[in-house]
Amino acid sequence: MGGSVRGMVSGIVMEKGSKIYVAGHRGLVGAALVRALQRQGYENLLLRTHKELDLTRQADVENFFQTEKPEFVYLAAAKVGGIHANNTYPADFISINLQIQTNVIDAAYKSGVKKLMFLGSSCIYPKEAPQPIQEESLLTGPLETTNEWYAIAKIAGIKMCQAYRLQYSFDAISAMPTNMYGPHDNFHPENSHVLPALIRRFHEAKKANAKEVVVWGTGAAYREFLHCDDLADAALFLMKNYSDLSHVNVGSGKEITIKELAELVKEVVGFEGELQWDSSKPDGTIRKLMDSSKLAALGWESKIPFKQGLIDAYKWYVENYDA
Ligand SMILES: NC(=O)C1=CN([C@@H]2O[C@H](COP(=O)(O)OP(=O)(O)OC[C@H]3O[C@@H](n4cnc5c(N)ncnc54)[C@H](OP(=O)(O)O)[C@@H]3O)[C@@H](O)[C@H]2O)C=CC1
Ligand SMILES: C[C@H]1O[C@H](OP(=O)(O)OP(=O)(O)OC[C@H]2O[C@@H](n3cnc4c(=O)[nH]c(N)nc43)[C@H](O)[C@@H]2O)[C@@H](O)[C@@H](O)C1=O
Repeated sequence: MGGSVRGMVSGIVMEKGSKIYVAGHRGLVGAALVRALQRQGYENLLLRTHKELDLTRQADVENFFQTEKPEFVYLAAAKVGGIHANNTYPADFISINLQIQTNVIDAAYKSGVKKLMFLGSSCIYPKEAPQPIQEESLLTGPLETTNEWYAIAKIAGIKMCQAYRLQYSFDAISAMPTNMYGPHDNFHPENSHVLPALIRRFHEAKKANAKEVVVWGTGAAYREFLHCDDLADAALFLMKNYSDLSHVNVGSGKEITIKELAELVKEVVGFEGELQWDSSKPDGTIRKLMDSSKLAALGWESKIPFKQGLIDAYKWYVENYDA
């Protein structure tokens, strides 16, 4: 690809005083992005709660961008949930995500945003993709059915960034994070992802002196976990150092089975009962380890050790949900 924006580095620099809009700043990733930006001295942050600005409302989004004129955008607002939520609310996952990302990317381009980062997910890749999964595996085979609606929306988001780069030279990049966890996660008993769900279930079982905890599926599926502070660090790194068509995988490179995860959460929480596996619940994709060597070649690697991140996430849960 030729041209400064289509090519590797656009020369657009995020200054300490740049106006930066973090969409979804109260979520797991958005809150981590705000912490990382503030830690690095970026103080001119533009933040709106869902109540203040519903990103599915196109006219409101256009008005917001034209009025506020942010220079940089992190798009971390989305309809997000675990395997059960994805499987139960397919219409919400495809329609809300398509609306949010279409409104934000288009309004950002039209209002003169200098650079935007879209966040996808490792579920964009085919269910049977060769492991570890390279960026090039996108659109090479059928998707995992439990989250194909969300995945289709995320694929459309990547393609929209690419199309706006090609047609309008808009500097939109996409990062594909693996399964994440950390402070400000969603701890809903049914709709959350596995790690916060297990933290809550084991903690409540410990307090109730329960004899067993039910864990979904067979425990045989593998997942790769990344702390949200690592993701935020990578997102700042990419905003400063990457400008190209292809999306970029962001993972830790380490995977564990759900059975191993459940044993580890049990240990960290201090629950002393038994595990009961509910195999009527889906396992989802059996394995989705991402190949993050492209990001490593640019000079970034994850830093937070999994067990330490898990201990910290449990501490955050206790302090914020159990006070
Ligand atoms: N969590 C994970 O494991 C992974 C997440 N990702 C991606 O990272 C990004 C952030 O995810 P995460 O932080 O976990 O999600 P969260 O659910 O924690 O946060 C999402 C945020 O988006 C906001 N939001 C949702 N709908 C709207 C709307 N219509 N208008 C305005 N704001 C809205 C939410 O506000 P409110 O709660 O008030 O609705 C919330 O603050 C998403 O794009 C997600 O797909 C990718 C891979 C894994
Ligand atoms: C990030 C990614 O996250 C989602 O995909 P997922 O990786 O399948 O997400 P999950 O965290 O919900 O499950 C991981 C594994 O864990 C098992 N599992 C056990 N017990 C519980 C449990 O109690 N809750 C949940 N949710 N899962 C459980 C569960 O059966 C599965 O085998 C996408 O929909 C989409 O959002 C996406 O992109």
